[in-house]
Amino acid sequence: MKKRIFGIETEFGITYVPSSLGPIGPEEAARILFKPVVESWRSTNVFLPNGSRLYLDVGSHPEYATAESATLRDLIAQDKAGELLFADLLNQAQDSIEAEGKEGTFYLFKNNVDSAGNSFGSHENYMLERRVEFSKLVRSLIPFLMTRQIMVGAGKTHPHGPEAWRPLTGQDKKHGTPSFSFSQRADYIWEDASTATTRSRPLINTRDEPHADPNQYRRMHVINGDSNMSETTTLLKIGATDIILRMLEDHFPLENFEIKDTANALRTVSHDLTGTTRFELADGSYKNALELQRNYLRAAQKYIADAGAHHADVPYILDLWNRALIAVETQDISGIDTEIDWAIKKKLLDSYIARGAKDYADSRIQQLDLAYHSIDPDRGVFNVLQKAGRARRVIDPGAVEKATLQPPETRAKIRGSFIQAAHRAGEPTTVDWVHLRLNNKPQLNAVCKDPFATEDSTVKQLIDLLGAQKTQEWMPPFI
Ligand SMILES: Nc1ncnc2c1ncn2[C@@H]1O[C@H](COP(=O)(O)OP(=O)(O)OP(=O)(O)O)[C@@H](O)[C@H]1O
Ligand SMILES: [Mg+2]
Repeated sequence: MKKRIFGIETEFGITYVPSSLGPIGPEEAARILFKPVVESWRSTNVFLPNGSRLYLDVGSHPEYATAESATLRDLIAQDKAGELLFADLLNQAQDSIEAEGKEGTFYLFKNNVDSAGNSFGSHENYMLERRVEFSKLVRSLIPFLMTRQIMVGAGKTHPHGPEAWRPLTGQDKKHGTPSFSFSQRADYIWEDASTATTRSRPLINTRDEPHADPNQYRRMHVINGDSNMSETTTLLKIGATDIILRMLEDHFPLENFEIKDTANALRTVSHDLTGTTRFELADGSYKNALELQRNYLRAAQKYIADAGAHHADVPYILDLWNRALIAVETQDISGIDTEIDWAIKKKLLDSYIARGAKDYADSRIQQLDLAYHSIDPDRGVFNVLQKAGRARRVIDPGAVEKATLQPPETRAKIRGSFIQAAHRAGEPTTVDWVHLRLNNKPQLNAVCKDPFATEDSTVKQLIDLLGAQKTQEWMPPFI
């Protein structure tokens, strides 16, 4: 596929820490967080003028799905814009409980595991041509997805050592050695590919929902990735996966690494920072994560040398991929400790251990592991490191701010201007990734099946019609 559409969905963890009596449970906290959204949009499931979707599903994990983006830089700007939008809502939630005389603090975490051991996700979306052989592509992609965590994991401490395949009970659970793993999410994935997304969670969700012309396109929905704070890690995660997809689409020769038990191998790889523990392949041979990723990188370098770089960040992606593998091979993270989430976090935690924290089970270390993922722009640990120049940026902070209101150059632009016009006119709408409808004029609706389109004549007519109506007073921000 020459150009591709990308999207990232992120579920966040919400917590309220009371400093005096009066706890607020996560569901109530999420409800308070969404109060301004409901006031402005009359719903907890909305599309915003930047083309994104903001919603509260069943349970208590607020979710932000980026607008469909046609470049990785747009995607990262949109992803980071989601954090800013939620940070704004968090401030409003904080003000509202303080106004009620409650003392305590709301936190929102972009991670994948809560203190009770529940996992929530970060899903990647890659558009594909319908004509590619989907099940073959899925089979070939899985060994890459299983092992890429050694480059792009968000890092996770285990105060009692990693929980085994089935969580240990009682005594055993308390006696493991405190440790650090590559991935947050690896322990919570149970199968290769299926349509089940919660109970027996797969690496790839195969539900066929392209959000585009189904005759022309499909959507690869990857659900085993960690939520990343680092922009460079996101660039590598999506950029390297896109390169592998291109190679598969172009039938570039890739070795077959079909894995015997992917869920087990995911955990083995995540818990072994040396990258050398072997897992069994379907043909009975054994390989390790470094061997697989070296093989993929070599093939990717050759493919790009032949086909040419398809965007300006490709050389950086290949270089960071290589440096991440060298870091694991040499057990020296100094070459990636401002660019790769697990390494940025590990460097910080290890520096606290060197200065007196006992080990990865120490309460300060546990707190830092969590606070790394706080989206608070001033107090979130990752954000503090980034401001201090200890985490490399891809996107200028001004561009991230702009992306909270401005959609990328895709169909999101059409959706964004429709939503903005309807909101100004006070007209209720029903919107999804493909459809735009004015509730009071059901005969007028638009269907946008091409995610690359930035203009649509029907939507233009709708917007003209809305513009001619009496407009309500409107001022940004929208929530
Ligand atoms: N044609 C497309 N190809 C690939 N990705 C797309 C396309 N259209 C939209 N997307 C992206 O897909 C994601 C859809 O997010 P959404 O949370 O609605 O997920 P879903 O899988 O459809 O549903 P849910 O999360 O409710 O199960 C968004 O990030 C969006 O940018
Ligand atoms: Mg979703």
